[in-house]
Amino acid sequence: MALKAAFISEAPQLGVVKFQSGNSKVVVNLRFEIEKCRKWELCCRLGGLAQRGTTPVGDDKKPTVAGGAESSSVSIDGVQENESKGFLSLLPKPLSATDLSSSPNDGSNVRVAYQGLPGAYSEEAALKAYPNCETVPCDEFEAAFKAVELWIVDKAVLPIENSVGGSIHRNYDLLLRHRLHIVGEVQLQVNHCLLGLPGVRKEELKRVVSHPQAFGQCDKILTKLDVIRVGSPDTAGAAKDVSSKGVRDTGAIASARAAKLYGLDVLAERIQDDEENITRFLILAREPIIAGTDRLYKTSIVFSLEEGPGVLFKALAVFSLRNINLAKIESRPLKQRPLRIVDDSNEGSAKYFDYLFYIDFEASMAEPRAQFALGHLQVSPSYLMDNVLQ
Ligand SMILES: O=C(O)C(=O)C[C@]1(C(=O)O)C=C[C@@H](O)C=C1
Repeated sequence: MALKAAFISEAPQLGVVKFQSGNSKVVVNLRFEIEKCRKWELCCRLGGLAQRGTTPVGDDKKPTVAGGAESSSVSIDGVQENESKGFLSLLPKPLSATDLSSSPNDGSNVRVAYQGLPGAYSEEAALKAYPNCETVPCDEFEAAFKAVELWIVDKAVLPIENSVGGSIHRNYDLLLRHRLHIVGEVQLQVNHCLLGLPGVRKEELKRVVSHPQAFGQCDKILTKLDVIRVGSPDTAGAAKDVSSKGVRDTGAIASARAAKLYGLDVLAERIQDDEENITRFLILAREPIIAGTDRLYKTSIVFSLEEGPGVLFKALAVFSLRNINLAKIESRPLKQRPLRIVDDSNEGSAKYFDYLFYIDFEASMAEPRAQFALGHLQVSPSYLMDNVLQ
């Protein structure tokens, strides 16, 4: 079988309405080697969950207290529970479906890494996903990945695409270099402000510092002001710079929160070209969460294709044949083999890039149609799925 490995993650799907209302969702994901038998691996994971103790529901399946032979007969509700409260409090708490679910909680006791300084939009996204979490700033995206891998933090929240600027390719590439799982996503309305030192007017600005994505999102006002754009690793860092350097003709594009944190004036609000300026962030974790059929899920895969007419069309057909909607398609050059010489003699002028295709589809891996779709993708003779995890 040509398929060697793939990166797969699943997430409860966020409907458009939920995105707009700003709900963040926790998602399920899976990452596994497909080389031998993907279905076996899936069964194993799902079976494992049941064994670890999802709370059975229904009258005939009352949860039991773990930890001892007698305790297994103790019901957690009703008279028996009241009578034996003292005894129960000494026993380990039984696992419940809530304990096992990766649904976003309020984030207490959760440490979340993000790229940038306090006041960055990424920090806002982390707080939207986990309102009471401890946010941990990182100087670059890769540091946030490593912070999760090294158990310094529990999660990372990283931007993956913006409604104006498009995909954040660096994070697509990093997803393959690191063994983290996508466990959720959060969408953030990004309202940019033009900031300056106290008392400065926007017409006095000659330079504006910000993140390149922010420049792309605020092109109109910057062109109108005719200022020099100076790049910065994140918007909050730009605000901090302006504040610490104290140069009156230099402003920053950043959040209103960054203005407060770094003592700057807001010279103009909502300066983005497109009023609906939304950035989608991925929530990454060390462990996947298990896909179910309890709600809508999104699954992410990445693969490469052998070159040939219609191969991508055929690959995508495995989803449309099963009425599975695709939420996002992204392609990235496959860097190990960036050029392909078509002509054996090496004289041919045609050279092709090989690509990795990232696809988000709206189905759960617990659904047979998703399993069949990936099975179909896997056995199709026209595909070469490279070992993208290496
Ligand atoms: O610079 C920040 O504040 C960030 O959080 C980064 C970032 C990005 O990389 O897209 C996030 C949201 C906005 O789209 C602009 C910048």
